Amino acid sequence: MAVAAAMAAAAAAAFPGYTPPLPTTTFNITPVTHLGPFTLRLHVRPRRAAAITAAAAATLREVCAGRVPDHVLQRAEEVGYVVPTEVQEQSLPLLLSGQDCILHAQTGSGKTLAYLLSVFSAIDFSRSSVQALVVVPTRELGIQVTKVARLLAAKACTVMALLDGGMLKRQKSWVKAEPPAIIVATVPSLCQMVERRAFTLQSIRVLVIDEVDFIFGSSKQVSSLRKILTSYSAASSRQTIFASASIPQHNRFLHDCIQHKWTKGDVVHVHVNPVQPMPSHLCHKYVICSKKERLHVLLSLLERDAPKSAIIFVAEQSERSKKAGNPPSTSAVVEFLRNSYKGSLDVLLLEEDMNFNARAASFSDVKGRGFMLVSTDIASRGFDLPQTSHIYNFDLPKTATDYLHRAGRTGREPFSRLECGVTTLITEDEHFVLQRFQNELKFHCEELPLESMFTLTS
Ligand SMILES: Nc1ncnc2c1ncn2[C@@H]1O[C@H](COP(=O)(O)OP(=O)(O)OP(=O)(O)O)[C@@H](O)[C@H]1O
Repeated sequence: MAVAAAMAAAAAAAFPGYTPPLPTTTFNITPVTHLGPFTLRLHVRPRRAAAITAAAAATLREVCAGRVPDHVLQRAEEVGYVVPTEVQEQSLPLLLSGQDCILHAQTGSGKTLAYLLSVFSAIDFSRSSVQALVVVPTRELGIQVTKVARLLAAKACTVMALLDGGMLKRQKSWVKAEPPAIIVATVPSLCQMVERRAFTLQSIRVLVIDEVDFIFGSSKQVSSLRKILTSYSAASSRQTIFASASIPQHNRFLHDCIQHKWTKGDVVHVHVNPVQPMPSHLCHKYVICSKKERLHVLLSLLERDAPKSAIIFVAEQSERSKKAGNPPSTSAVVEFLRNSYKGSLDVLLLEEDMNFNARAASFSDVKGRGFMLVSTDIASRGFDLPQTSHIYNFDLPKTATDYLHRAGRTGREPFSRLECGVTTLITEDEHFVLQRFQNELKFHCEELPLESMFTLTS
């Protein structure tokens, strides 16, 4: 052992950059067969630690060589995608071989690029037909995925976004005149188009369902999703990819995929970091205060944190409150901040009831400059605004999964370990719920005493 270590040290000194192989462990196994017992010798070499793998890792170009067209890889490099993230490194060899996959990895880990590279490897750029379909739960995520797909395609093929009911009439004639190779769509828009026979899904080679647990969890969308998976096209004739940071009961889901023929029988579950669902560089805090104190505590937090950009999550308005004619809580928070917050960030609003144009405008406003976005949970899935340094849960999320996705809107620069903050405002009665989330998601949340808030504002 000492001799091997000395030889490795000598080799490292003689050849800078040389990394000696990790030591091999040998196990002797003695199975008993009908021929009698014999000894099997197993040599096991451990994987290097993640940091070392990343440093010595192949580039994205090397991982995709021969599978993804060169012009797409060239664009990826120009955009800044040079080294694969962990989920890309693990999933791309499978995805690019055409394997059906469930991509299950932390928020901000780079699942979008992984499945888009698979899409670009499968489509025939010279054919004029719909060949790939990416289904998303919200328009905002759709806008974002379309943007990345168009950046990579760089006019070599058409990418169409079907996200808004109001646009569908015009888009129907565009699809017929010149079928796009890739369509990014929300479930209702896609079903409307297919039911109006604007196009069929028979020719698709790749079907991606992003945020799959969210779409399956929506009673309004689930039956349409089942049709997309089984009636409009067949699993045997396409590659099917599901992606999410949270797939509750994933073994059951894997079983359902095969049983219901949503995928082929050899679908693979790529689960990165299974023991740690929450990204480790997020710093979680909470403040216990009454509902009346909440706005002032929020203001105080914004003054002490001075975020680069922030998202403030507010609960969706209940049907009862809507019927009573009350304004939504999001509006009250926006109004308060516009009157009281003295910092430099723009205060913006995003919620379900806004029309498509207002939502799209609000979404594009936040791109590229400092913002403070007040939103319901529609901003919690897939939203990628890497400059977001802080998340505030003005209202406690309903479930641990919602907490995970809200928190995951920060800390979205894959190779940065910069600490980002997630702060939750709770009443005394809600404390046990937050503790349950911590147990389920395995993270630690530190209390900020209320007194420290008021010392700062007074
Ligand atoms: N190889 C890469 N190199 C550099 N940046 C990358 C790479 N892959 C992805 N990114 C960036 O990482 C960020 C997060 O990626 P992405 O939106 O795909 O995450 P995700 O896994 O889909 O997260 P979520 O589950 O929250 O939707 C994006 O800003 C993206 O541009």
